[in-house]
Amino acid sequence: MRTLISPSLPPLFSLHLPRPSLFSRALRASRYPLTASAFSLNRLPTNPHHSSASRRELQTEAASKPFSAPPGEIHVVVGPMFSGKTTTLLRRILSERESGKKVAVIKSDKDDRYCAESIVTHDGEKFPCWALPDLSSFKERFGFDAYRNQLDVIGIDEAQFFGDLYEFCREAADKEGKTVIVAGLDGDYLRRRFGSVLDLVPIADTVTKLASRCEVCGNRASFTLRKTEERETELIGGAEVYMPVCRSHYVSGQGVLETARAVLDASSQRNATRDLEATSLSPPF
Ligand SMILES: Nc1ncnc2c1ncn2[C@@H]1O[C@H](COP(=O)(O)OP(=O)(O)O)[C@@H](O)[C@H]1O
Ligand SMILES: Cc1cn([C@H]2C[C@H](O)[C@@H](COP(=O)(O)O)O2)c(=O)[nH]c1=O
Ligand SMILES: [Zn+2]
Repeated sequence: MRTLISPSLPPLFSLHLPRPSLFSRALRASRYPLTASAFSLNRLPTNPHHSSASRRELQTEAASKPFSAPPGEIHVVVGPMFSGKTTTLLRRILSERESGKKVAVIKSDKDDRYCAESIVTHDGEKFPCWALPDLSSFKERFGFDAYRNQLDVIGIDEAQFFGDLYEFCREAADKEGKTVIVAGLDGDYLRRRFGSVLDLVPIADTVTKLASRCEVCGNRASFTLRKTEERETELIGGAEVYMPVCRSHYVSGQGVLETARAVLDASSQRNATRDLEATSLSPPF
């Protein structure tokens, strides 16, 4: 296969370093785009073929180009429930704020377990946040101007509940120069990918998977077991519904729970059939 962008390989044992390709030189030049303050007429290369009028034209054109924001960052923190995702998000947000950055935290309004206006860890630590149905409404709620000019770092908790997570994070980091710190479940109670958290991996700068302690044996827990009969993917709850477990207790626990759910399903099916039969047999008065 022919590679289109890297410099061609130097001959074997050659001491010559490969010259950077035209592509990589162009890329390097565009990494730190010109801004008004960095740009001045004196820095324009003097081309003897340009008259002073055409140099002025060039200057005006370059100065009127839209500024590109500096590149942002995306950091993703995943893991099962009770693994410290919210705690980690909170620590990073506080440390960014201490270093002078302007921060804001968003969580899904679906999760109203503890407090609507704060993210709250399972240990009770709190930080004020925006509880929103989707991420696309954030800029308007925060104020377009304030978002553009005053905000450096955005924390997103319970990221699995946001359908527009990928688009929001990509735009914020690639185009708007924001640092986005995302905390969420990578997998649901059946260990299936949850929402679009995993879609962020290819566009993330760092990805951290945390672990909790297995509630049964105390070993490292990477999965979340649902203790109740419900089967829907989204089911808000805490320790009364979920527990962190290691692999072997996930497998054995899930087996038992699936059997219990099947038994419950069969019995409710039997009850429903009996009720239906009783209704159709009973006289219509
Ligand atoms: N089974 C559990 N039930 C309740 N709290 C737990 C349990 N296991 C751990 N915790 C506590 O939860 C803390 C992590 O909370 P948090 O950061 O909110 O986790 P996450 O956001 O990953 O769910 C741990 O430091 C621990 O003290
Ligand atoms: C496993 C699993 C979890 N949820 C819900 C339960 C909680 O409300 C949140 C996770 O909160 P945490 O900060 O990670 O503790 O997600 C769900 O809806 N479906 C699931 O399968
Ligand atoms: Zn275990």
